[in-house]
Amino acid sequence: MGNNLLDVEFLCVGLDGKPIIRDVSFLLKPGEICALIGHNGAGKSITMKSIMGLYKKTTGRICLNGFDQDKEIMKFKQQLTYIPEEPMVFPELTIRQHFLLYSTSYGVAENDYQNKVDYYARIFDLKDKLDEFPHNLSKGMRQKVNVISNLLVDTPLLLVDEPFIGLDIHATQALQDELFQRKKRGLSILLTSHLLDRIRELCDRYVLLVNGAVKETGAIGQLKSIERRMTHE
Ligand SMILES: Nc1ncnc2c1ncn2[C@@H]1O[C@H](COP(=O)(O)OP(=O)(O)OP(=O)(O)O)[C@@H](O)[C@H]1O
Repeated sequence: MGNNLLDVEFLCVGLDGKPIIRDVSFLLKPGEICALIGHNGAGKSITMKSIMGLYKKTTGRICLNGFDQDKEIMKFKQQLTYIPEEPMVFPELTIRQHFLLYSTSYGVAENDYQNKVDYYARIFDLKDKLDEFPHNLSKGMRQKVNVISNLLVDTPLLLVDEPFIGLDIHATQALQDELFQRKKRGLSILLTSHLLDRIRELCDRYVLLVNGAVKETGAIGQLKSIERRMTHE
């Protein structure tokens, strides 16, 4: 795998008997932020979910930090966390219990845990909600619970599907700052977004998907040509 963190090779995924993801290959280096971009239905979320193991590959290979998804699934899974597009919360757990669940699952150190919860609850303005249950929160607040749960753990790869949808301006900026901080710590991020201005600010590289296949990859400096392509595809 050389010095790549993530190596997706010839990924194919079919759903309902139809090919959805077709021979998708791309690489991600440590400390890189890469955007998966493309039109609605291009296959961004399904690609992300198959890296996460939520959709089964038809063929292909996914290696993360040296672990093959097909051979060492437990070690593979410990290398990544995932912020889905729609908030995924447990109705019977308080917000604080969500944070504890994620932190214990990924082995966050005891003395880091409380400091991190205090810090993220403050910057995402959830301090007063820690002992509430999800049904008492707005959708944006539930999204913040997902965001914080994943930021608490420093996995080598963070997958983020449309992270800024539903977050207010303050939370959007806070998340962007935190993603930058992760990058500085050498951690990698794969994100999807339609917000090209955010992508321009955040990302090092892009992978453009069209109809489930990689149309092109490149440095984010080529965004002008991406914008032209995306409006003409
Ligand atoms: N559960 C499913 N069963 C069958 N087909 C699906 C399923 N989920 C998604 N698809 C199809 O897979 C294709 C890719 O969907 P995907 O959600 O990956 O798109 P996307 O690029 O993330 O789009 P968007 O920008 O709208 O979020 C679409 O044609 C969609 O209709």
